[in-house]
Formats: sequence, C-alpha cells, structure tokens
Amino acid sequence: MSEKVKQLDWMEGETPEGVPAEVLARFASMSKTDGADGEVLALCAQQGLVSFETLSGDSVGIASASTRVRPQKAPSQKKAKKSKADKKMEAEKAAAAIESAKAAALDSEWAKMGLNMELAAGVIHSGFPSPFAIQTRAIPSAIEGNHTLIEAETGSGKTLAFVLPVIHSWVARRELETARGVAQGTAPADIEHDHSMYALMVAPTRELALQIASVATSCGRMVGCRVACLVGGLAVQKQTRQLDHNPAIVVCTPGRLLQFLEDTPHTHLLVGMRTVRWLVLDEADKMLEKGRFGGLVQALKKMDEASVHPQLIIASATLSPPDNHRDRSLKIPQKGIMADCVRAIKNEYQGGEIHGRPVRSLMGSASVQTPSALVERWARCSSFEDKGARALYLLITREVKTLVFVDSIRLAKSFVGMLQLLSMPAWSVHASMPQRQRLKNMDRLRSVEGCIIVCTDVAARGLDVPSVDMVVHLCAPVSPEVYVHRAGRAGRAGRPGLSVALVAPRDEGAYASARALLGAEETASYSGYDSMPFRTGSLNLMRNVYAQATLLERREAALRESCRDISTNARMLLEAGLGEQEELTEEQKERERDRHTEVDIIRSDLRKMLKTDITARTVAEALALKNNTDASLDIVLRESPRKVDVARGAKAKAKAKAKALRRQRWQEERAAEEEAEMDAADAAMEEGEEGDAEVEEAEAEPVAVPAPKPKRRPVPVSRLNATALVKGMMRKTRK
Ligand SMILES: Nc1ncnc2c1ncn2[C@@H]1O[C@H](COP(=O)(O)OP(=O)(O)OP(=O)(O)O)[C@@H](O)[C@H]1O
Repeated sequence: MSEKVKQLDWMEGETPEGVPAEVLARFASMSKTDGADGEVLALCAQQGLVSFETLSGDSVGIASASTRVRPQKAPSQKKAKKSKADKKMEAEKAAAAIESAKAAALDSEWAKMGLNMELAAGVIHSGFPSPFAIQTRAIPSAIEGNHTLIEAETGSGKTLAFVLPVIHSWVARRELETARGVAQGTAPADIEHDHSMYALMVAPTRELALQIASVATSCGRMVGCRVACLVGGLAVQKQTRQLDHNPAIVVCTPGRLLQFLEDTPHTHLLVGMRTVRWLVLDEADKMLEKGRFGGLVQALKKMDEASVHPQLIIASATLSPPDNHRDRSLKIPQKGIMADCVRAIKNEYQGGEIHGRPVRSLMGSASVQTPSALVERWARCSSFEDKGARALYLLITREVKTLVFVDSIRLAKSFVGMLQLLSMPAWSVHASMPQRQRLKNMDRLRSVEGCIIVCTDVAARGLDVPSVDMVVHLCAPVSPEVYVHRAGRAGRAGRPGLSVALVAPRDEGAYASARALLGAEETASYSGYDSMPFRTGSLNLMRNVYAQATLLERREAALRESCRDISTNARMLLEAGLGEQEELTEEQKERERDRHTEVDIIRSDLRKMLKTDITARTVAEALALKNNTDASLDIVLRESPRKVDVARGAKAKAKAKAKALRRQRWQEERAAEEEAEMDAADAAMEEGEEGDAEVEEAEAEPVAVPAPKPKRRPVPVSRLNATALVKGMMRKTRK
C-alpha cells in the first residue's frame, strides 16, 4: 500500500474533525499512485480547515503519512463513521464539482487569457472563478515568455499571477513530450517525461513559502503538477522525501535552501538547480537586499556556474520607485542572475532583454499603493505609554481580528502577556518561537473569533488571512516598505480593513517616509497624524487600565523569574549533596512575600477598575460610533467592544489546584504524625515509669529537648521538583 493510500484510508475512515466532505471526496478522486498525500493536508491547512498543529513535521509534505500526528478528537465530538453509501455520494458530488469546473473553464476568463483548459478548471475548482486585474496582466505576459516584474498592492492576487504561468508552461512541456512520443510511435503509457525540477520559487518567510506551496498544490492538482516545500523549523527528512518524489515546483525559504545545498547534498535539488526553467522571487525587494539571504545567493551562483538562464518572475507590492533607501539596500552585484534581477528592479532593462528574453515590467507608476478598501488612520501619541493605551483602546473597543506590530521580541512577549491578563484572545508570533508554535498561533488567527496576534515583522509580508480586519502599528516600521506590507495584512482581496499607525514624536520621520512612498502630500499645517478619533473619556480610562495591567504583567514576570532562579539554586544545592541548605534566607523570604503581596494588590486594583469603569456600555457610548460620518470607517469599527476581565488563566488555576492538593497532603501527613506520636506515647505509658518520665521531661522543657524530626526519605534528584519544594518552604514560612 503506498503512503498515499495510507493517508487516504486515515482520512476516509476517521474523518478528521473540521475537514468537509468535499475536500475528502476530492482527495479520494485523485490518483492513488501519484504519491502526493500531503497535498490535501496543505489544502486543508491553507483553507483553515485543519490545524497546522495536526500536520506534524511538514504541512505540505508528500511522503510518510503514517508518521503524521493524527488530529485530536474530543471524545464528545466523535463523529459517526460514514457509511459506504455516504462515501459514494460524496465521491459523486466531488466528481460533479470537477465536471462543473471543467464546463465553467471552457468559457472562463482564464481560458480567454490562454491558460491550459485543465489548469483553468483546477483554478476554478480551487475557488478562483475569474482573474483579478494583476493576474489578467501578468499571466499572459509570462506565458508569452517574458521575464515579468509584478508590482501590485498587497492582497491583489500576485501569488496566482506567478504560480499559474509556471504550471501552464510545465503542462505545455509535458504535452509536447507526449506529442513527440506519439509521433515516434511510442504508446502514451510508455512515454518518458522529464522529471527534473522545473521551477524554483523563493520567499523570505516560512509561512509565506507554505502558503505559496499550498496555492500551487491546489491549482496544479488537476494537471498532476507536484510541489515540494522546503522551509526551516520543520523536519529535513520529510522534505528530503518530498524531493525524492520529483516535484515539478520547489518552493523554499533561502535558509533551508542553503541547508539543502550545503549539508544534505541532494542530487535532485543540485541537478534541478542546473536545469531549472523558471525562477520566481516573491517579495523580491527584500530577497535581493544586500547581505540578507545567503541561500538565495548560493542557489543563484549554482545556476550561473551551470550557465542556466531561467525565465524570471519578480514580485512584490513594493518594487518601485527606487529611492535613496532602496539604492542603499539594493546593490548590484557584478554579474549573474542576481545582478539581472536587481537591475530589472532598478528599471535598467526598460524595453530591453535578458539573455534573449524580453523584460516586461508591470510596476506601478510614481508611487506604491495600499489597497483601496483599506482605511489608513494615524494617531499622534505623546509617549510609548500613550501608544500602549491607545492600542488597548482600539483592541477593547473592536472585537475584530487584529495584528499588532511591534519592533522587538521582548515587547511582543510583554504586550501579549498584558493582553492575556485582561482575558483577551491574544498570542504572539516572532522569530524566536518554535516553528510549530508559530504555525499554531497563525492558525488561531484564522479560527479564533476576535483573535489578536502581537507580532514582529516576520508576519509583515505576504501572510494571507483575509478575515483580518485591523492592523495596529504599535512601533514604527523600519522602512517605508515595511509599513506598506504591514498595513496590507488587512483589506485584502477587496475586503474592508483598517490600519492605525500610532505615532510618537520619535516615529514621525519613519511615518513621513512611509507617507512619501504612498504619495501622500504633507504640508506645514497638516501632517495627517490626528486622523484617528479617540474619545477622551474612554482614553483616560484606558490609560489607567494600561498602566495597571502593564505593571501587573511586569511584576508577575519578575515573580516567575525569581521562582525560576530560586528553584535553580535549590536544585544545584541538592545536586551538590547540600540538600539541607536549601532553605531560603530570611531576607529572600521577606522579598518573596513582598512580591506576592504587591502582585495581589495590583491585581485586585485592576479588577476593581475593570468592574467599575469599563463595562461594554461605557465603551460603546463613549465611542458614539453611530454619529460617525466616515462610512468606510464604520464598516470596520463595529460596535462590539470586548468583555475584559483580569484573567486567572489556566496556569493560575492549575497552580491554585496544586496548592490546595499540597495543603491537603500536608494536613494528612501532620495528622498521621500526630497519631503516630500518640500511639508511641500510649505504648510508653503501658510500659511503665520510664515512659512517663520521658513524656514529662519533654513537656517541662520543650525548648531544651526538641522532638526528633521524622527522617525524610531521600528523594532521587532526578525526580525532585525543586520549585514545589521551595514553594512549600515559602508557604510554611508565611504561616
Ligand atoms: N482570482 C481570484 N479570485 C478570488 N480570490 C482571489 C483571486 N486571486 C487571489 N485571490 C485571493 O486574494 C487574496 C490575496 O491574494 P495573494 O495572497 O496572492 O495576494 P498578494 O498580492 O500576493 O498579497 P501580498 O502582497 O500581501 O503578498 C487571497 O486570499 C487569495 O485567495
């Protein structure tokens, strides 16, 4: 049984939660021998139907289905197994959907622009009925054989604009091979096809690469185009197996590409590098920045060495115009593909050619654009605290999916900690977290209502979650391009969205360049930085809440840190055989007690503040959105403030439970000890005078002759919970 069939069995038999019948049926209708079992998982993940977490190593993996983690099934929600008749009906439905997609393709815009008919059917079947504007312009250009530069606003559909011409061209080559074979009298089944790597697509971030791979997999399924995705943070072995299946398209991040080229010399990839026909650089302006992506440089060198001249597609929302900043970051290397790409971005090939292929630029005119459906607002703030309070105001007054951009991992952690203290559904995404956690949190953004993701700029480019309504720039972007990409996470594919930049005095320079890039006019009297309305009453409330919540978050973090320190010290002492010295000094105990008391006081203050002041009604009234005359703003500023509370959180609850349990155990132990002492005393009394004397003596001078401590059984260090020990000691001292 092939890996694919195993996967199929699993999916049909157990029906992973959240995966609709048509997806399963579509999978069932696919060839059982093409070995592309991971594709449906990628599709499901891309559509937010199945958690990335369930996809163990690689979400678009092809092989090793049997090693994948099975989706967690809550016992209560266990679904009944489908009957054969149900399965048959679903398969028929899926087949009918494919037929109707094929019928629709005949007369579709996709077919009119010259796209292969079967591919067009696959695209329609994947949920793209007709092309977006940039796709209408870019796809025919690339199909004609031009190197194509695609610049269009964020969320305008650039991914399909570069994926489809590549698949179309691959299908055309295969058809040509078939025609040649038939002409030579070979039976169609015996015709040898070229299985070398056909296209390399490189993207700067892992999530973006996974996304591109997912779109390519979904659209190319009907024509049998295989896709592999090589990204960091996920298992190399699985990705190696993907390569073993001879994918036509390899999507990767530069880091993992370099790892494959250097550490795991993989013949397929190395050979592919020498024969590849298409090279796609998504977010090219970032990818080509000098000194940024070594993997890409190495890969391009390999192509240069083999004198390969692939057709180029260079895409980004911010390719033009070249300004001082761009000139500094985009240095032209002496020669090779890298030099060609940079020159193309710098508009040096207007109307010219690269290795005999015309260059077609679809770059914007004078300025970069943000999506027309995106409402951009700016708010002048006096300090970072003011920014924090306004961010909180925005988050509390609108229960919408939001991305909050910050400039450091530390800030991401602390801000998200503060939001979690207020019981908000907030998580972070940054470079120092494990990849699986990153994907899990992105998954939450797709599935959790009103989810807030506090992120660094790793999430600024390319990430496509159409249901994101609001972007808050808590920290200023490092470059004008970053502002455009951040803001573009909302207002995608024509949906309304809101971007709010919080501008402290030191950020004004950064935002002025962003506005210049967008072609916004600045005058002495108007800088546009007060365009976001905030009600003073509510804002003042938020300032207090923010100050208190931030303080609480800091104190709790310090407490956690000190507990960790103490437990480490205790463990070290115990491991060194100095177990008896584990006691804290009086000074330490005092400090710990103070810290606990302080946290309790802040927490109760905050709770009171939230109870008395921030009720849903207060906020809604304060905003008075009904009177808002800005209709476009009204769409995203829903009158649905969040309910905030001081969270106890799951951890706190678990701790309290553990504490109660320890207390109960301790009481039981004490009772047992007392009982044992009483028994001993009774036994002594029965034995006679000696026993009485001992008891009397002990009662008369308790200080001089302390009762012997019951001997503790030594605990093996490996099983020792130092934190619990120290906490136990602290508790005793407090009493
Ligand atoms: N022809 C189409 N019909 C319907 N939806 C489409 C079409 N093309 C793209 N989309 C949808 O539009 C959204 C944005 O597409 P995509 O991610 O390709 O944008 P982008 O231009 O690459 O954005 P960014 O610059 O942020 O990377 C996606 O959700 C995608 O599914």
